[in-house]
Order: sequence, then C-alpha cells, then structure tokens
Amino acid sequence: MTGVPQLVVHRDKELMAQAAAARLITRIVDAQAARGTASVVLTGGRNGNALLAAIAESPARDAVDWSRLDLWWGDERFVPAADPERNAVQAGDELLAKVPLDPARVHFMPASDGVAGADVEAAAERYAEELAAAAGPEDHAGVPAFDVLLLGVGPDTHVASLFPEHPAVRETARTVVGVRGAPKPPPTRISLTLPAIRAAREVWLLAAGEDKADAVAMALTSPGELQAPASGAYGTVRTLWLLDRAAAAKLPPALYPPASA
Ligand SMILES: O=C(O)[C@H](O)[C@@H](O)[C@H](O)[C@H](O)COP(=O)(O)O
Repeated sequence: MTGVPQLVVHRDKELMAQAAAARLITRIVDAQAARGTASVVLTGGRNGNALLAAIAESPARDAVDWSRLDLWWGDERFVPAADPERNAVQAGDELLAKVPLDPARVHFMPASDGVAGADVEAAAERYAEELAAAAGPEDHAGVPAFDVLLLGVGPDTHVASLFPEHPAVRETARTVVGVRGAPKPPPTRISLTLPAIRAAREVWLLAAGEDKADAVAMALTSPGELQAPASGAYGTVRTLWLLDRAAAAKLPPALYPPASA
C-alpha cells in the first residue's frame, strides 16, 4: 500500500467538483505527455457526475487529447444499456457525448441486454477478459495500471459495488465480479474487486455532505475493509480523499488536514 492517504478538504461540494476536475485534467495531460496515453476509471454517483460536468465546462478540457484516453468503469448497474440508471448513460450525458473520444477506448461494462447476455457473472467475466487484454506484461494484477481510478463513497462506506460484509468485498482472485442482492438498488451489479482497484496508480475517493461524515471517519479510522470497503481502496502511488467540509466534519483532529479553499 501507499502509506497514509492524502486528504484535501474543500469548502463545499461545488468547489470540490471544480477542483477535482482541474486536478483530473492535469493528471491526464501529464500522463499523455509522459506515455502518450492515459487511463481513467469512472465512478457513478452525484460527485462523480459533478466532476465530469465540471470537466465539460472547463476551457482546459481542450488540453486533453481525448482520442488517447482509455475510459473504464469501477462498477455498473446491471440494467439495459439505455436505462438512465446506468452509470455509463449518466457519464455520457455529463461529458462523454461532448468530447472527441475514440469509441474503441471507451470500455463500457456490459448491460443486461447486451452481447454478454443476462447472466451477470458471464458479463463480469467478459469485462475481466477485456481488462486482461488491455493489461501489459508488467501489470500483474490482470488489469492495466490505471492512471486514476475514481470512487464515490457511499454513506455505508461502499465503493464501486463493494458493500460492507458482502461476498464481493472478500474476493481476492477475480478482478471483476457480478454482485447480487446489493443493499442499494438496483440489486444486480458488476464491480471491480479490491485487488483490481489496488492496481491503479492513483485512487481518488470522493465524498461530500454531512450524510457522508460518519462513513469518511469510519473508513479512515477503519476496523477493516470488510466492514468499511472504502478503507481497502488505495493506489500503488497515491490515495487521495477529496472531501467537502461537511463530509470531513467527524474526522478525528489528528487526521483533519488544514482547511483548503
Ligand atoms: O452505483 C451506485 O449506486 C452509485 O454509483 C454509488 O456507488 C455512488 O457512487 C456512491 O453511493 C456515492 O454516491 P454520491 O456521489 O452520489 O454520494
């Protein structure tokens, strides 16, 4: 693991989204300058969507070579492709339809009415194969070393579709799993596992609002990833918690960083 997670606390969720967007644009531009391409794993949820909307509105978005960006998803609701509940549909509305991406580099998780069929385990396996095909010889986890992997944090400390005490959190072998009986609807989902998440260079966790304060405090002073899956999400280079003040309010004084703007 990468040592202590870094915390950045913003005034409110709107500023958090703006700052995270600026940060992500810079990270993508830097990765493309260094290696020619960049890879980002997207999350669902309000904060992930607000980040994408902020990128769409940023003049700096034109600094990104969108045709050399690989996009993946950390989880997906296993519903039909056009369902507005799908994280991919929401990401499309906020950003993907507005920038010149290479469709071959946009790696949607399978939908329940897609070519992988209605069996969520088969669909998860198919996504695992797509990830494995994109992994290089040095990527031992069976997935690429993503530049940035974004995760929204749920009020129960779930990340992706890894819910506390759920079998998917215990997965150590597979990189992608089908999730049934998720406590948050819809019940059937596809999710990266913790080992796949930990292959990312940087993991950025997003949480805003007072309803996240307990979850943030628990995950950062955690009894363990089984009870608090967010605490098991970290990158090989950096783990960044991007918070607003309300979400940071219950952190112990030793962890609360100097207030950012
Ligand atoms: O699949 C889902 O149900 C959501 O994607 C969910 O996992 C979300 O990312 C977190 O609950 C954080 O959500 P907010 O950013 O809206 O707080």
